[in-house]
Amino acid sequence: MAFSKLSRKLELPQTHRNGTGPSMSPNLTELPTTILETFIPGYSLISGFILDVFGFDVSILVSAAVIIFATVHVGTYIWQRVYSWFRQYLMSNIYIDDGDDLFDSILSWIGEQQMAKKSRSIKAVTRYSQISNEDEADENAALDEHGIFHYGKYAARQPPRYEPYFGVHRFWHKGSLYIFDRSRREVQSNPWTGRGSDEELIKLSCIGRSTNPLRLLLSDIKARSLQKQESLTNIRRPAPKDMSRRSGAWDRVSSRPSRPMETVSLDKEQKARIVADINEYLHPASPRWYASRGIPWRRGYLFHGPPGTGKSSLSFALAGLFGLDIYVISLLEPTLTEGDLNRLFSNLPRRCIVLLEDIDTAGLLRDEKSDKDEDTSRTASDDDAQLTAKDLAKALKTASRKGGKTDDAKQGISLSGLLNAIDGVASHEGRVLVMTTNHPEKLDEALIRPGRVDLQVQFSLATHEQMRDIFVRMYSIEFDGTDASMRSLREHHDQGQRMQLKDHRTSSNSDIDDGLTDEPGATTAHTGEKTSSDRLVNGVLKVRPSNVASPLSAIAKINGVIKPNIAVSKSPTSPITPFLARTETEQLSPAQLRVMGDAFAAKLPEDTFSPAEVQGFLLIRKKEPRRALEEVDDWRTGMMKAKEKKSKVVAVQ
Ligand SMILES: Nc1ncnc2c1ncn2[C@@H]1O[C@H](COP(=O)(O)OP(=O)(O)OP(=O)(O)O)[C@@H](O)[C@H]1O
Repeated sequence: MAFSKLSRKLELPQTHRNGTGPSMSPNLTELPTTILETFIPGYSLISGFILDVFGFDVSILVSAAVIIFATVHVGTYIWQRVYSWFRQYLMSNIYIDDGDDLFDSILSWIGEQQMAKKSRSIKAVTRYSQISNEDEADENAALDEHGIFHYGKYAARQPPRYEPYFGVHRFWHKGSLYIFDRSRREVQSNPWTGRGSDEELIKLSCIGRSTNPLRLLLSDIKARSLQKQESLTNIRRPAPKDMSRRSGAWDRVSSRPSRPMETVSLDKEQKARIVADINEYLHPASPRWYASRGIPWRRGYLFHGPPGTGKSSLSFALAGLFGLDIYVISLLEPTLTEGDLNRLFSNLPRRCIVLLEDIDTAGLLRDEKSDKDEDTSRTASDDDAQLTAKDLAKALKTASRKGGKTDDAKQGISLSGLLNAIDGVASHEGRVLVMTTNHPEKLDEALIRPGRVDLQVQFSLATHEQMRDIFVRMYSIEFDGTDASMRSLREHHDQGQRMQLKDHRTSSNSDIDDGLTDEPGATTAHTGEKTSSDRLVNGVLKVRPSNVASPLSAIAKINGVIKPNIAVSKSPTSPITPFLARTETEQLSPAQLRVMGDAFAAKLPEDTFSPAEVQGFLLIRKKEPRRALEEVDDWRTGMMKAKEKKSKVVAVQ
């Protein structure tokens, strides 16, 4: 044995078996007593005692254990040194932090790989408030004996989502080995709030001194993620400042199925005009065209009209059509400073839609300084931007409400601050700015002068054609539950969950209604005849569809042809049973729906109700077109009375 030979050559002293003195060891499996003593104090006494009492020599066992222990430790140390050297000099890394969209895409992609499926250490994520796997749960299993839908039960059936846990995971992709390392680090706490927060980081590594394989992998992941998102519109809002991230960052707060343009009921020609205008602006050749003529490459739109006429809906539909993300800023956000606003505008991507909603209610005041500022300096204002006396008083009031923090005194957006953000030198080129308002007459003319607002689009109360369209779309079963965009949303639920789990200070302002949530489905494209009432006056686009004839007589043809299909609740004895009967949408052909839609529209006066009001009426009867047709007269009378009295509460719904 090699150890024995070595031992003899070295003439190591014999283990002290009986505690009387050193002697030569017959082989190396027995380490000298002095060495064992350093590992196990009092070893000679213990081993002597065991030998005397049990007649058993433990030196061989103890020596073997010590040798194994030492070998493992030395081996581990050498391996770590070699591996760290290898990683440092022979591997390439790419880091992705959790503020980047790629972070979610990678997690989602990795979660689908064999490595994550086989891994014995994965993270399970579940939130009942998320839509996530709703479709995988059996709808009927969540109904109780009275037919009441119990969301708790329903959500409990949804499987959790799994993703790789913190630590190192290895996987193969297209023949190459990659290392995925997910870690978390605590970031410095905010000096004002005293709160710290965690940030996550992904490190992707590959063997070799070039990052090319990693870049290719990330391109693959990004392409796949974009493909999934094709029919989704990302909505972003300013990232919370107290997350120790610099102000001016944007967070993706949700991804929603893109709203098809057909579902926004406006005159086709006018819609086409807006679409063509944005399309021309977004064209890759446009930046050069603008630059060569010295015109800033920016485009602004003002959507104005009464509430609920489709201003936000059109903005979202345009974002979906052009595959743009939508960046929503609320100027009413109390902690938003002019410096933040500038940084937010300068952090926009090359092409996107910025939505400034209800610009008139933002309480912007035209300060004396803004007149001078507007024409002279276009320098990027920062936190020290000048405030008017009124603004300052307002800001101080806010500050005193919040405990008098000095920083708050600088908050609040003045008109000059907003103008600087919109078209100051720091402002980004390439964005589409959409401002919406119910009161265009209240706006300062500086805000809507050409260059800042290039096209004004007026939205009016519902016309007959709009009401007919809304009716047809409401009862069209063509897209019930099979909308491709909904499918895509489900596929993408993982990312949605992650985004919504993020603590978002601005979520309190997420009152934005993109008209997607209550949308029953996409409508069939209708033949949009040219309307006589559309006009473009002084750059103001008047959106007003033409009237439609009302073939009331045609209803007789379809009356009684199709019977509604009622699904009866399981317990006929329950007192609430009659109210719980689930109605299936009547199966009406597109032609029948159109005729009914025309009849419905003919019962309502034009320019009186907003599309949102009409939609609200239909939603209460969302599967009963015949009932809607029967009850619309009463509703109209009730609504007209309420409008006459300027009452906000209506008797008939
Ligand atoms: N022209 C329209 N076509 C289709 N749906 C519409 C239209 N106008 C309004 N709606 C519906 O009414 C609801 C509210 O619409 P939206 O938020 O776009 O109105 P708005 O003009 O932006 O209102 P506000 O001025 O109050 O913000 C949405 O659910 C939307 O689907």
